[in-house]
Amino acid sequence: MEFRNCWGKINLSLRVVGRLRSGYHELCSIFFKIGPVDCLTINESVEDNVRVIFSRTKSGIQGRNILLKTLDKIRAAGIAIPPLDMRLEKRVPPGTGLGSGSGDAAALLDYLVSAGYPVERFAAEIGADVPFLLSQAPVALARGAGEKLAPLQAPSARWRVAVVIPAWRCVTADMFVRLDEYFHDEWKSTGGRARSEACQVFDRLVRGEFFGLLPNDFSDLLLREHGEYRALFADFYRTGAIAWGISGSGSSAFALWNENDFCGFSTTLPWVEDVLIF
Ligand SMILES: C[C@](O)(CO)[C@H](O)COP(=O)(O)OP(=O)(O)OC[C@H]1O[C@@H](n2ccc(N)nc2=O)[C@H](O)[C@@H]1O
Ligand SMILES: Nc1ncnc2c1ncn2[C@@H]1O[C@H](COP(=O)(O)OP(=O)(O)OP(=O)(O)O)[C@@H](O)[C@H]1O
Repeated sequence: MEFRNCWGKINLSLRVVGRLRSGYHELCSIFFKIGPVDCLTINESVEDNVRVIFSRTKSGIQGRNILLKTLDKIRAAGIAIPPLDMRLEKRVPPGTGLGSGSGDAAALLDYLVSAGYPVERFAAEIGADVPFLLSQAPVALARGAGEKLAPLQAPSARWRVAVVIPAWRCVTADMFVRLDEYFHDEWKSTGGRARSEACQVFDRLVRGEFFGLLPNDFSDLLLREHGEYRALFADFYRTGAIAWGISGSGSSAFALWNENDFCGFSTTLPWVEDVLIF
């Protein structure tokens, strides 16, 4: 029996700067690992199977589990992986912009690599966040579709993070379609501007300076639709957070506190489904 921790991510900045030939959007983002969020147990077996247990929220997985899709892809390339029985204990639901499925796929790839299968190259095909979640980097500047990574140096005990999971979910592909309709391919930032903005954001956070609302091109859409986030952001401000924002294409929101100023975070907002502290 093998155990793997599965990591999630938040985006400390997220700009869409163009379109790639693949149809994917070209991103400039700071990915920051959170977790471990899920736990994967793997046994060799007679047939593939995944049992999913959501430990904190009432959620479900739509369609085929990303773990099975990962095995399909690798086997289709001619690598003979034996049948696996997998148990997945999930704290983070899908559709929350936290790389929930990507972190599980990264944990499976990590197991397969340690078992001697050369499968790292499949990471980017499985999901835009998988290369980062498979990497050792705790923080990275991500470009391309999210797979071009430049690790950033972060003082490990600098921040405490609260991730707030609302009652609503966002489907990443749908959110990109809505972003296209909103921006009409006239993106707010060029690659160069987004990169220098991301570096400035990161430098200020590393110095522990106040920033407030972090850049994310999906924020306008989500804040228009769910004014509820504003009350949460006011709670973050009141409790001394230095920065907050939306993660990925939503739906979760998060905040960062300097370690020494953090006295815990909880909220009574009725639409909040869960709060995770890291
Ligand atoms: C938006 C982010 O949360 C930022 O961290 C992630 O890049 C999303 O990563 P992910 O959920 O792993 O995304 P994938 O599963 O690869 O893609 C889901 C869908 O989102 C869209 N997608 C995703 C990433 C990207 N750079 N451009 C896109 O247009 C595509 O329509 C794709 O079919
Ligand atoms: N093991 C898994 N964990 C989570 N989602 C999974 C899993 N397997 C399949 N899925 C499906 O993948 C999709 C993940 O949704 P989505 O891409 O919006 O993820 P997310 O958690 O919001 O992360 P991201 O930040 O990568 O966008 C959902 O449709 C979900 O049902």
